[in-house]
Amino acid sequence: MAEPEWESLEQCLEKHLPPTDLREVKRLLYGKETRKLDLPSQALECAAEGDFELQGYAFEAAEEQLRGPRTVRVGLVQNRIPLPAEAPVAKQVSALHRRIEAIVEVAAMCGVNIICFQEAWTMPFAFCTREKLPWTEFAESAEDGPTTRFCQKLAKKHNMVVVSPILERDGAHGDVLWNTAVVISNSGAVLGKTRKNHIPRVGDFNESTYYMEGNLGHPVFQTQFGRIAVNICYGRHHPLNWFMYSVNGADIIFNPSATIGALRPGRLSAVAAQGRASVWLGSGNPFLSFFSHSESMWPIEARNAAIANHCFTCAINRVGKEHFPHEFTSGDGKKAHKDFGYFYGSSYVAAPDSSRTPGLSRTRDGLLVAELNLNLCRQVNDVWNFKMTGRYDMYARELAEAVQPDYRPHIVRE
Ligand SMILES: NC(=O)NCCC(=O)O
Repeated sequence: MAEPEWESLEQCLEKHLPPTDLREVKRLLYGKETRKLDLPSQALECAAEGDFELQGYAFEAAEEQLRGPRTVRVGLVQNRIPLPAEAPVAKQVSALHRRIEAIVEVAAMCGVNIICFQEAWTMPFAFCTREKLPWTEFAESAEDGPTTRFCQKLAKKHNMVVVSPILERDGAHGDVLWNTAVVISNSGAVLGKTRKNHIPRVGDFNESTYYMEGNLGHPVFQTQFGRIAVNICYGRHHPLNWFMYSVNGADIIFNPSATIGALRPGRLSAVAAQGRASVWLGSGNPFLSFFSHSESMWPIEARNAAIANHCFTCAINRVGKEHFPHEFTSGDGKKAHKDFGYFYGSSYVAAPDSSRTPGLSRTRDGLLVAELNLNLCRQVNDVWNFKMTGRYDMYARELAEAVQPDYRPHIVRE
């Protein structure tokens, strides 16, 4: 498996494929080519100075007679933690605020209307440790915590909708924690919040130690720039989760994430196990190597969701390796360790017509700007008709039966 220094799939293809092959490969991997945006030189300079990647693409739609184009620019931010996880909590939060503030400045120069940060963006992804302190101290009120107030200022200053995924402490309900995304309107008002519906129980993602599955359903937020929803990280493996946001009318579904290439770093052996597959070197559980490749799922899931639901999806992942003060185990028979990751970045935007942008780097902080013409959603819907041909009443009826304790699967036998 590639280590962090392998920059990106796109760079590899560009480097090794002759132009005609490259065109065909891109056609299949990325769909119809997205136009490169001409971003302001000041923005490109600031990004270079700030040491983050800046890329921009546009998705176009056919002209309509009765509706003008519904154009919106979204910004996806991926970043590493600027201070080590051992640093004092307040210093880490403040360093992240400063980092994001600089990136949002550039997003504003690029005309971004809606920006979304990565999952739990104000902290290291410390849930792997299963320790409570100091990590739970990163939790804040979604309504008026310091990060929400910070984002409100950004939103107002830049006339930008801000999607801010944080660790929430819910003071109104017994101080419990949630994995939450706060949606702040471009007016600066808190429009609402949504919570992660699916909590992973895989690899080092020990999030169930900290919070429960979200209880707010599938809200869609009407913003000045379009209807948006937030499907947080692990929810991307659940097609019905995407689907429910689409049922509620989302034009754009953000997927702020934190995921790593293998769910525990290791080295693949070329040795085949009884000619069937490779195994991990060492004494670890060989089965993990069969099932733990988040990175090969990454380009497919959000893209498929955009196609299946006639909407845009924005997949965002953090970058870098995170080290923690105390060792933790991965429950795989291997030695305890202090590191988590690496997080492979590769944030991208996918469209209902199966096209997608190239991904940001696997290793660097970055801002991806995408211009979407939301008219594309209905145009593709009218051609492919998934909403019309979906048998929702039949699924609803059958699912309602299938979740009953006395259900017997409908298997026809001889
Ligand atoms: N943050 C999170 O839910 N990660 C789980 C692993 C994955 O979904 O790739």
